[in-house]
Order: sequence, then structure tokens, then C-alpha cells
Amino acid sequence: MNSEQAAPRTDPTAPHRDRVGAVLALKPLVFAKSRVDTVPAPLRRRLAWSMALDTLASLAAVVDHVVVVSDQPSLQTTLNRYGLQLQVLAESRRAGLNPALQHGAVELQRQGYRRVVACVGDLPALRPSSLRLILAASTAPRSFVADASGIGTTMVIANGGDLDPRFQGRSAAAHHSSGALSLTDELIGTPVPDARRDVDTEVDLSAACALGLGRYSSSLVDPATGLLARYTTITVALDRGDDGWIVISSSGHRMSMAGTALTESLRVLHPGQRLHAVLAGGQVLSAWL
Ligand SMILES: Nc1nc2c(ncn2[C@@H]2O[C@H](COP(=O)(O)OP(=O)(O)OP(=O)(O)O)[C@@H](O)[C@H]2O)c(=O)[nH]1
Ligand SMILES: C[C@H](OP(=O)(O)O)C(=O)O
Repeated sequence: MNSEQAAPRTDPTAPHRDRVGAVLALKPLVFAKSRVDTVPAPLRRRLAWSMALDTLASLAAVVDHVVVVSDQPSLQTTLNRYGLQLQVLAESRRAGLNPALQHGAVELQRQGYRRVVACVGDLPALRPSSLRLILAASTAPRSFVADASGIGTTMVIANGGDLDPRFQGRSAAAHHSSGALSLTDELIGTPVPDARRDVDTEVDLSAACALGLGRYSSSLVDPATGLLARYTTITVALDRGDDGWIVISSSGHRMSMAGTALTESLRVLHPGQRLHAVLAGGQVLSAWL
């Protein structure tokens, strides 16, 4: 696990113009990580959420203010529950990643944060120390961090001017040709593989695991393989309840599955002591055994 401690933020007494804001955009989890197609949808959603939390935790450890752009009002309460003091900024319609990031950047600049870093939400290995080095190197009016493949982008940083994000597709080339400076390892002064390791597939996740995952994502991964902990089948007894099924685990725990059509066997994942059962149809059962 990435064990880096949260370091103090930038000096809160510094003039406002020198303070840094970060923006991250999140679409509803139900649409997230469609390229991680090797696992059932509920686990895919948990992965997307965990990676976003790890990315946000690292951003919040370094910058002065973090804005998350989303069309889901409930996100603010959910993030507060994780102890993350972030501002969720509503988007009037889901127009895509770049308009969402631009919306957040304009709001941060309106609030007086001259320096803005826009970040993708799937950097589960991102370390605060790497982000600090990147920010220190980003003295150009506009700069970007290319991803591990060199094709995509993980961050764009604006110093006072327009952020003009051009994420998605061959975004490193798009940022370069729009005049942004590529923050190479040479410019940063050291390799920052954690800041370049975005995760679109399970293979990417395995690479991120080797770099050290944040606490949320690491709880989903089998450290031996770096892949998502696989489902195993357990034996349970099934009883017909009044309005559905009752599942009885080997330890005698009874779980009511009202209204669920149990047409397939249970598949069960054990992160720690908690049992997660994904039923046919995608419904998730989560309980202590
Ligand atoms: N707020 C907001 N965020 C978006 C929107 N579109 C994409 N995002 C976010 O932008 C980031 C990259 O989005 P995508 O590449 O489309 O999706 P992904 O979940 O990374 O993966 P795939 O489904 O495999 O493409 C993710 O953090 C998304 O949540 C949008 O319209 N609004
Ligand atoms: C955001 C995008 O990343 P992807 O989701 O394609 O990895 C990019 O690299 O610009």
C-alpha cells in the first residue's frame, strides 16, 4: 500500500494568488470503467469509486482546494462521509470530461485560485510527493503530464490563464500541439510513474499495484497477482422466504434476499472479513459473516 503520510498543505497565510486548486470530474459510476470488462459491473463500480477516492485523497493532501464536477448532488454527502473536505460542483448537463474540467477550473479561478491542476480520476497510486514535484515544475503558463504510454494525459496545469483541457484519445499530442509544455521526468527532476499510471484495464491495475496503491484501491486487489480479488464459490443453503430467498451461510448467518430471483449460484468475494455476494442480475449483498 502507498503509505505516504499526508503532508501539510501549502502555507495558508500565503497570498491567495499563489494557492493551488485542483479539479477532477466524475461521471456516474454506472458508466465508469467500461474497459474493465473482466469483472461483474458491481465490482467495476467499486474499483472506479476506490480509485477516485485515492486520487482525491492525494490531491487534497497537497493543494488548497479540490473541486469535483458531477451531476449527482448526493456526491457531496458521500465524499464528506469519507472525511474528504471537497467541493462538489454541479454540471447542468453531462457534456463530457473536458467541459466538466473547464467548468471546475473557471470556478476555482473565480474563487481566486490562480494555479489550477486538472486531474483524471483513475490514478490510484498517485503520491502527494509526486504531485508536489509536478506542481513545482509547472512554471509554464500551461503544462501537462503524459500518461505511462505517452499517448494520454493524466494532468493539465494552468498558471493564471485558460486551462483548455484536451483529454481523451491522443491527448498528449493534443495538449502539446495546443501549446502546453510536457512535464518530462527531466523537467520534474525525477521519474513520477505513480502520477502517469492511469488505470483503464486490469493490466493497468496490476502495474499500479506494483507502484503501491492507495488505501481504498488496495483493499480490492489481490496483492499476489495485482488483479482484482477474484470471486470464489461458497456453499450456502437457500430457503424460500415469504417474499424471496433466505441465504444461509456455512456459519449459520441468515440473509434475506427479498424479491431476488436466484437463478445462479452465489459468487462471493472476501475483502478482509466482509462478505460481498454478487447475485445473478448484478445485485450486491454485503454483510458480516
Ligand atoms: N463530470 C463529468 N465527468 C465525466 C464526464 N465524462 C467523463 N467524465 C470523467 O472523466 C474521466 C474519464 O472518463 P472516460 O474515459 O469516459 O471513462 P472511464 O470511466 O475512465 O473509462 P471507460 O468507461 O473505460 O472509458 C472519468 O473520471 C469520468 O468519470 C462528464 O460528462 N461529466
Ligand atoms: C482521459 C484520457 O484517458 P483515458 O480515459 O483514455 O485513459 C486521456 O488520456 O486523455
